[in-house]
This record gives sequence, C-alpha cells and structure tokens, in this order.
Amino acid sequence: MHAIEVEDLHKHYGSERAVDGLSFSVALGEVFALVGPNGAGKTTTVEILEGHRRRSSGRVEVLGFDPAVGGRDYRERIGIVLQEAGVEEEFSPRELLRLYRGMYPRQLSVDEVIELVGLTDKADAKAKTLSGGQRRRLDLALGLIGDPELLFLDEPTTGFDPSARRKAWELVENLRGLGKTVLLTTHYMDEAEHLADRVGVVVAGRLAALGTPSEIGGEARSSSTITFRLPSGVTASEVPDLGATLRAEGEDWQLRTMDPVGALAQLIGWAKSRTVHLAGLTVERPSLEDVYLELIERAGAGASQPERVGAP
Ligand SMILES: Nc1ncnc2c1ncn2[C@@H]1O[C@H](COP(=O)(O)OP(=O)(O)OP(=O)(O)O)[C@@H](O)[C@H]1O
Repeated sequence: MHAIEVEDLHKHYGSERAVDGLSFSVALGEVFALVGPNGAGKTTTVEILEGHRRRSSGRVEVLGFDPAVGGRDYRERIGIVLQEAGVEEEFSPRELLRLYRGMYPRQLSVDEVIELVGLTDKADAKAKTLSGGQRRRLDLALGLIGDPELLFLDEPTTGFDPSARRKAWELVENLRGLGKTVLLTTHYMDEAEHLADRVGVVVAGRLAALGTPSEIGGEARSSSTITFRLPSGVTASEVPDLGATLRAEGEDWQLRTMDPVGALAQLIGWAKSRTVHLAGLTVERPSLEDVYLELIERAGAGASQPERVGAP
C-alpha cells in the first residue's frame, strides 16, 4: 500500500491554477521531498493532503483515507509541522507538549520528544522567549508527540543555523529509521538530496521532474565540467581537441563532457608536453541545485512534459 497517492490533482483559486494536474505517490516508510520555486503550489498540495484545504478535482488518498473527509480518525494518524504554527506564547515547550499529547490516542513521551528535537535546555522557557530556530524545533516536537505514521514537514529547517539544520536532518533520519513516512517541502536542494528517497520538482502547479536525487537531471548529472586557467601567452586555440567546446568563463576556460577521464588525459598530456601550468584545474559534477535551476528555467520556458524517472 502507498502512504500517499495523488492523481491528477487540481486546485484553482478563481482563474489561478495553483495546482494543475499533479500525480505522484509516496511509499510507506519513504521520505519524499516536494521542491519548487515560490508559488509553485507545494503548500497548497501539502495542505490538501493534510485535509486543511479542499481540492478542486483529482483523487487523493493518504493512509487509505480521503483527507477531505477523513476527520479525527485521519488526523490522529498524521503529524503536521506548518511553516508558521501559532502556539500559546505563555506556555513552555513541556507544557505545550503535555497539552497536545492528550489529544492523541498514541503518544510519545514528552521527555523523549524534547530530547529528540534538542530542546532540553529550553523545555521550561516560555514559548515567546524562544529563538526562531528553537520555535521550529518546538513545531517539530508538537508534530511528533502523537507518534504519527506520516509526518508532513513544510520547510522544516527554514531559519535554522547550519548545526541546527544538521540536527534536524538527523531527526528526519531517525524518523525514517522508525519506519515513518515523511513528506517534506524545502527550498534547500542539499536538504532534499540528503534526506529524500525521492524528489518531486513542482513548477507552476505541475511536476517538472520526479525521481531519486541522483536520477533527477538524468544525463545532465552524469556530465562533468572541467575548469582551468591558461597562463598568459598561451591561447585557447592551442589546446588540443578535448571532445567538447571550450567556453570562456571570466579568466577561466570550461568544457562540459560525458568523458572527463578522456578529456583530462588529453589536456594534462598536452600541458605536460608543453610545460603549461594549468592553474585552478577542477572537475565537478553538477549538483542537484544546478540541475534544479536548469529544470525550472526550462519548465518556465514552456516545456510541458515532466521528466519522469524511477518508480512512479
Ligand atoms: N488562499 C489562497 N487564495 C488565492 N490564491 C492562493 C491562496 N493560497 C495560495 N494561493 C496562490 O496559489 C499559488 C501556490 O501557492 P503555494 O503557497 O501553494 O506555493 P508554494 O509552492 O508553497 O510557495 P512557497 O515556496 O513560497 O511557500 C500562489 O500563486 C499563491 O499566490
């Protein structure tokens, strides 16, 4: 059984098509990331899955429920961490967790959750005195207290410092270890790459790509970029044919190739024979972020077919 199934989902606000025919599924125990530019329709999609917004059309099933009519039975089985959750400012994390815990039939212990999100030092401080990052951890803690089978995390690490982000990542990995299903949205491609089994790239309410982080981008990600600088007095026309066009990039020269070993062997052989010093020589594969930026540019330019790789 899939944890989440979405088929041809649409959500219109008047003439605006916020979600425009989205289809994807998330397996039980999978960590799935939805990424996409501002306004792409991620939050709308997640809120429909949570049961907080009505869809215009399409089929949605989450843990066997239609979220639109799942009611309390459904809500007890999911955990939700919103972008901006309002909490009672005068209460401490420990008090809030005790309060929320009572609403769920299945529960984790308050101390366990406080420890899990790293809020031990602030467990008894009033919520209004917490920093932005500490608040997000409190939001996470409140999403976890009902021991959900499926957790929705909307931009879980926005505003976190680098070490808090790493801790949040560990937390998501722990959740995966416990067999929980996680659907997260993020603007950080390194986060999607690090955490997600699969990533869906949403652009203008449609899927522009779907697959594992290494599958996304396909061929583009198997290519490498070789960068080097030539000493003064040596021109690019003297460099032998490396199987790809050399492009000037500031003072550097670059080429993109599917055969970096062959191209490097040629380049280095030539440089040695001519005793040419190649300053700043690097070989890089495009990151998920590079591929993502290319994808959204292409999708924005009107490409309509999603790049679909891996399992549906
Ligand atoms: N209640 C609403 N009424 C009208 N339009 C809305 C409403 N909620 C969202 N929209 C519009 O729907 C589109 C999708 O918004 P959504 O919040 O789902 O995007 P997002 O991908 O989550 O963006 P972000 O990354 O900025 O959080 C946007 O153009 C937004 O203006």
